[in-house]
Amino acid sequence: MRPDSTIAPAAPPIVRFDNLTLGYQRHPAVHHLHGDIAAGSLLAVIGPNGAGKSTLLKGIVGDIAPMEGRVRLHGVERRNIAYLTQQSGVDTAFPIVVHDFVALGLWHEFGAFRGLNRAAQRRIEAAIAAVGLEGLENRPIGHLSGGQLQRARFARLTLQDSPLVLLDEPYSGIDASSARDLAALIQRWNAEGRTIVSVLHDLEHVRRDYPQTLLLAREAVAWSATAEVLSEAHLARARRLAETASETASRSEAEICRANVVGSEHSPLENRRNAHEPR
Ligand SMILES: Nc1ncnc2c1ncn2[C@@H]1O[C@H](COP(=O)(O)OP(=O)(O)OP(=O)(O)O)[C@@H](O)[C@H]1O
Repeated sequence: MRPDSTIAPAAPPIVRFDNLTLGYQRHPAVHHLHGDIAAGSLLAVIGPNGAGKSTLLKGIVGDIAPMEGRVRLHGVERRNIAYLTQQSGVDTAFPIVVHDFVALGLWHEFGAFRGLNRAAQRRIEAAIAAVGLEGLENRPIGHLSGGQLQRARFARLTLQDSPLVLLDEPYSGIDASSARDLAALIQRWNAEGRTIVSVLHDLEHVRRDYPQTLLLAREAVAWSATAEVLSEAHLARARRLAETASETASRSEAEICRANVVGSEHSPLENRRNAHEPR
């Protein structure tokens, strides 16, 4: 037997982070990230609040540009990535019913369909049925429960038919039965060969469903098999890094406030204005 015949070939990357730094107004939120997300993998992204998890997803879809380094995509175009943002960002006041909301998942095919033909209609109906929302097609999205809305958003993602699915806290604020059904749908997508990247907080769920985990605390604390990543040592290090980052942030905010106060006390402009104020 040839020695290399026993080694399974590594799956090619669908996303590669190349010294990636992402942030806002020149403040980095994710630092110098290197690594590959293998095609077909099921990856959890975990970390304390403010660790940069959502920022990383925004960087992958190109909502924010890298401050340094880059994100390389292989076998998927940026505009075709299926991306579920946090549910809190959904405008439920927008006047649209479930059917049309889900149909938006076909937006990239609308040109080819020139409107919704019968095949498209069947796909929409199947996607609505797959998330258990039959009968609610004509209900405005503002009249759905949190779990129903999340089901509708998953149906829309299904129609996108993307090889890469990014989910930002997919179970946040939904009932247990919706969470179970949507977790099963994610497993099905992965079994179909899609790559799934989910930002999650529930470590039990991560242990149960996600073979690979990236633990972020602005930098990558650990990124490998879930059991290895979720060691007490790694989690403690992530907590320490998050605390240091938030202390640094509050110190620099305090310094800005102090500089403003001191600046206003000694500002020549202020002194001039005071000198001309009527007494
Ligand atoms: N639009 C923004 N403008 C400025 N700073 C931002 C913006 N969005 C996020 N940040 C900051 O970037 C850092 C990372 O935020 P991010 O939302 O990526 O963290 P997270 O790990 O997803 O947190 P959580 O678990 O609380 O959702 C935080 O310090 C946050 O305050």
